[in-house]
Amino acid sequence: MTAWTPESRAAAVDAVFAAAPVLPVIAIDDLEQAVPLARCLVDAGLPVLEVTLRTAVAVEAIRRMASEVEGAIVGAGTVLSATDLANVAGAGGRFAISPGATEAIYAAAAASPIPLIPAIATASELMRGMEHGHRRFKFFPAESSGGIAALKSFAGPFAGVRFCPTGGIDLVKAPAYLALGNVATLGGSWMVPSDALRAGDYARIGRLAAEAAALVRKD
Ligand SMILES: O=C(O)C(=O)C[C@H](O)[C@H](O)COP(=O)(O)O
Repeated sequence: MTAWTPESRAAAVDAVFAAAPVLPVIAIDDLEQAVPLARCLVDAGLPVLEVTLRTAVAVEAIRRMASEVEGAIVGAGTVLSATDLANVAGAGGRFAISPGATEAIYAAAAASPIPLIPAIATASELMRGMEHGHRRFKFFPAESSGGIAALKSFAGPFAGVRFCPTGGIDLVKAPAYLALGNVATLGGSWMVPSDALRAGDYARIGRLAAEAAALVRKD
């Protein structure tokens, strides 16, 4: 593959972010639920899926969702290392999201065929990411790192940077985030409650996902 430029990487991430106003953050324990859960979310209008690498079956869940669920744009969350990033790409994941960023993960991202969306919480972390050629970031943990006010402050010095805020956001808080010009999409786990997933209650998950899919962002 050709090397990423800031523009090509931002364009690759924007293509993912443009597909939905909200990315469900998924933690899946039962591999058999991977495909029905992904179908439920896609059918409800949330095609971009962030499967966190927090469970033993996560990489295999990504593989199944990516190959079996039409319309799903499957990626990974909780990507902590170069190995994680390689595993996600190998499983057919289309993007990877890390909850922070290190020199090692930036180096791995430069050589990865899929775009990494690193997380930042401060201006200095953001500047370091920009030095590595990134223009799209997760803002994590959003609510406890200054939330809306912090993102408004970033808009002045960091014009051209866009964010996926995640962490502590729910259906009530989401519209104020999506109204910001530098917010491209946002992440949250609220539409896949762990008790609903354990019970296989896809009707409830589908209702929560449809509410989230109806959120509107500013373009
Ligand atoms: O695992 C990761 O990579 C993370 O960065 C954490 C997740 O993004 C948050 O756990 C989702 O936040 P909530 O919507 O507050 O549950």
